Amino acid sequence: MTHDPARSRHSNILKDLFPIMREAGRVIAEIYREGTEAEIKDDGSPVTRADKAANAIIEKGLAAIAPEIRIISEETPENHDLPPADAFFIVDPLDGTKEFLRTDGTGEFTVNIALIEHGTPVLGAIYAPMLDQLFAGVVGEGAALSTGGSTHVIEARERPAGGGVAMVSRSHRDAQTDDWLAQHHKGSAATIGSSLKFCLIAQGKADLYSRFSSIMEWDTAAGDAILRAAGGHMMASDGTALRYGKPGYRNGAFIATGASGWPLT
Ligand SMILES: Nc1ncnc2c1ncn2[C@@H]1O[C@H](COP(=O)(O)O)[C@@H](OP(=O)(O)O)[C@H]1O
Ligand SMILES: [Mg+2]
Repeated sequence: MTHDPARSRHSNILKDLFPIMREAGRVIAEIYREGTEAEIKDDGSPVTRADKAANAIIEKGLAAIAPEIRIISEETPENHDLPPADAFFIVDPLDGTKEFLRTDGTGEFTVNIALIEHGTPVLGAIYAPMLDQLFAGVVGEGAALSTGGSTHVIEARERPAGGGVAMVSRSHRDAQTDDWLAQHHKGSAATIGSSLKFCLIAQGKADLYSRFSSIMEWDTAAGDAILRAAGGHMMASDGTALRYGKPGYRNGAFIATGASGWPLT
């Protein structure tokens, strides 16, 4: 691990993630341009050789920078029955596989890595290779976006008059989420695939992402860390903090918001 004394331990770990994320994204982008087929996993979701290639790069990279920290990855199912450790990396090597398989080129898929400590994401990084966007955050220290060769700080915004923008899944929209939004959200809705929904709120471009359908901890952990690092909020549907290391690493419903938090008024 890097030891820059001017940075916190979490910030040093985060910095070490960037080359791993970029290499995984480079390989994903290469396979995206070539085109590939999907296999269907036991849970019914698609997986491609890009998910697997990115997973191999990330697991090797993390083992090199922090061999003592366990890795829980979507694409390493033999680890999904392991009990949660006090600290673990949680990885989705290719989030938004359905968007990856679309041929209309939205590019709405991401590489996701977060570090969980004592049930809470403390740092996270999300890389969208086709959009040239690398988001990163350390909770309590701040969040940033690197794009076009430069890096700038990002911050979640207060909810605007009129309710602002709610983010919804492109591929997994469900009636319960739509009903909840109809009751609680007065503004507009926008659709995007993958963990980019969290990034839009963290950048102050959207205000709410609530989800009641199944979603896994590796889908939310990096976005959770970046969003909270940017001044936003993430909670279970009862208003308590969303905890990580649950059985099977499966999430319940959650509500993510910008700086205004919850309850939505
Ligand atoms: N029935 C289900 N059970 C668990 N997770 C599901 C699911 N349907 C979708 N997901 C999760 O939702 C993610 C996609 O989110 P979105 O719809 O916001 O783009 C998927 O990520 P992957 O593409 O990494 O598999 C997958 O993990
Ligand atoms: Mg995913």
